Amino acid sequence: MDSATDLSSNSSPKDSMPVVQTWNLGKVYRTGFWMNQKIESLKNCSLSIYQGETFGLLGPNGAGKTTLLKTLLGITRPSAGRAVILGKPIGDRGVKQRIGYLPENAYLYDFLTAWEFLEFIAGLFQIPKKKQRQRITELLDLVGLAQSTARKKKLKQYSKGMLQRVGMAQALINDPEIVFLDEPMSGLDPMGRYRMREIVLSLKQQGKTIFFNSHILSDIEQICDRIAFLALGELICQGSLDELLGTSNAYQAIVRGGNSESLAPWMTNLTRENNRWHGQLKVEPNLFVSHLDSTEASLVSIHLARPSLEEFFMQQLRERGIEISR
Ligand SMILES: Nc1ncnc2c1ncn2[C@@H]1O[C@H](COP(=O)(O)OP(=O)(O)OP(=O)(O)O)[C@@H](O)[C@H]1O
Repeated sequence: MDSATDLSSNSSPKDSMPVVQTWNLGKVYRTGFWMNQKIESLKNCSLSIYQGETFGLLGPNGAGKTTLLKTLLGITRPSAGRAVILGKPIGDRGVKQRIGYLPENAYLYDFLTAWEFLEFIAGLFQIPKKKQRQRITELLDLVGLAQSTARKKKLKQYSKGMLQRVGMAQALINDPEIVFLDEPMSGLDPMGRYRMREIVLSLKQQGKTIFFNSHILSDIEQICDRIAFLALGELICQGSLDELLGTSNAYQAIVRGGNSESLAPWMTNLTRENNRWHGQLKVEPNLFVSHLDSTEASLVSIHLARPSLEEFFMQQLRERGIEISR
């Protein structure tokens, strides 16, 4: 069993198969002049990604997200454990034809136009010339780039957001079943991030499986079906948002007045801040409100107790004594 808390085991997407599965995957980089320094970038990493889901891998800088992705793609070799993609061991050539990859800071050839670059990539996948035109047109449509711009403008003249869209088009040229995206929103302005989110959602609608690396919690929260947290190379938990954050039937109340004895029958985990009592309701909000008089308190607010992904994430790191460098 892996060290991560796998909260998804009882509720994995029932109708689909894992398309990516890893068992105790590990990676140690050797560095230094004599290659005698070891960096353990990945430890005992076991996870499953199911067909058609958008899976978000979340973690602070240096957590090992890119290492895990590169290991899955066969770009770097694992030092321990094993993994299969689409039923084949990592590195399998046939599988490479069926997956797409958008690297973090992808290098695209400056002196080509987007059209020429996509033709080049299509050629690498041996897509017949006749089909290339249709495929590139479809992809430019999907990522929101005008054909006229794509045919005329050299990539060195593109903005970061436009380059990222060309990068996305190249990742999709072979109509992949699984798309691996390494920090696809990084460095984009709000409009660029919005566009990228829309593209990912349209891929999801086409039934593609998406593996998404990010340290931007709001992107993950909006897009992903399931999430895994990686910190210092270890998967510390994985599951759906509901499984990780809890389904929202617990309520947190804030009241003014009253005292710990009068509130105790109704609220638990009572704390006092700024002359107000904070606590979790033991009963339905309606029942509490209708008995408020008996507590001698007045109501300030009631809200769902579910933490945000950010609060959850920070708590997970604190519990493990992991500090995030700013
Ligand atoms: N080729 C390499 N040689 C040596 N160390 C490496 C190599 N690649 C990554 N590392 C180290 O492995 C650790 C994990 O790096 P990785 O890039 O996988 O993290 P990350 O979560 O993707 O970070 P970021 O969010 O900053 O991209 C870091 O300590 C990094 O310095």
